[in-house]
Amino acid sequence: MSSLTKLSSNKTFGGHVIKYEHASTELDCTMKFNVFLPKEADQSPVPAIYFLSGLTCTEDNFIQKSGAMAEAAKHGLALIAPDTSPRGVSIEGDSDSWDFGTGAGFYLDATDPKWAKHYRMYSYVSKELPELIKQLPIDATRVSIMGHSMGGHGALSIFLKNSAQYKSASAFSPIANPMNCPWGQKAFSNYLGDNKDEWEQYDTVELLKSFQGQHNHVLVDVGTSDNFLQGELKIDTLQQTVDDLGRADQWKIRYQEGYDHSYFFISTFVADHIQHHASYLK
Ligand SMILES: N[C@@H](CCC(=O)N[C@@H](CS)C(=O)NCC(=O)O)C(=O)O
Repeated sequence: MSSLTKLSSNKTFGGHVIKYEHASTELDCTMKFNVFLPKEADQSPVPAIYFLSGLTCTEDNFIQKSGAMAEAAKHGLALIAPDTSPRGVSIEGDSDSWDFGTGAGFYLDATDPKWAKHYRMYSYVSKELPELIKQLPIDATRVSIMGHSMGGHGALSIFLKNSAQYKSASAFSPIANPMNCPWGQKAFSNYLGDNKDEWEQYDTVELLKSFQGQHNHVLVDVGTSDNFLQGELKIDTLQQTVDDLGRADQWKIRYQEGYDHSYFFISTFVADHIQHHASYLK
């Protein structure tokens, strides 16, 4: 396991936001992530929530713009905010658009040879980071996962694929059915090729249809004034699938009137999400 290099530490709400850098074996590059450790972590390991960010984000957006630390501190919870793609690697086409390549890893393990060496954000988040954070005062047996947009897709799909690993899941404005929207089709066709069976392995709606396990409640919030609601997020398809499967009592999908896709929306409802996770992590 690689070691963590502390790059910065800032006291906030009685705890600390710490930025770490490390060599990633999954992504074959140097990565950074932020952790909020509440003051309770000085005494004993604390439960944690992963937050997976959306397109164009780094490890900083959520930490700097969501205001989540106030609520996490109240509950004595750690927050773990990773980056959204490998960094510092140069692959032709990785910087041509904001919705693909750098800043847009889509939380999958690429199979196309061009991308497969570095684009392994699924294994990075679900396998490598859980090992790395064992070096921190975090109780690895009590973790949950949440995310926004592309990161909402990541949180829900990783949860459905590894439900025993996470106590709970939630999402803001998730890309719920990436197989059937332009962002997802662009990413999946490039990273995974044209085998739709592989696409289904990373599609929340498809994973939900075949999900056999026991799962706790999932909270999803989306704004009705989100520019991406109709074309990209496909929340209606998720709601329909939830209804068809008779899982409406487990999947709570809330349409928040007038809110958009931004961190102004996330910061308004982030306390609800932290409380949702706290109820399962305590
Ligand atoms: N192309 C636009 C839209 C991208 C966008 O809305 N990204 C969302 C996630 S899908 C985000 O969180 N942006 C960063 C931020 O608001 O801090 C941009 O570059 O800002």
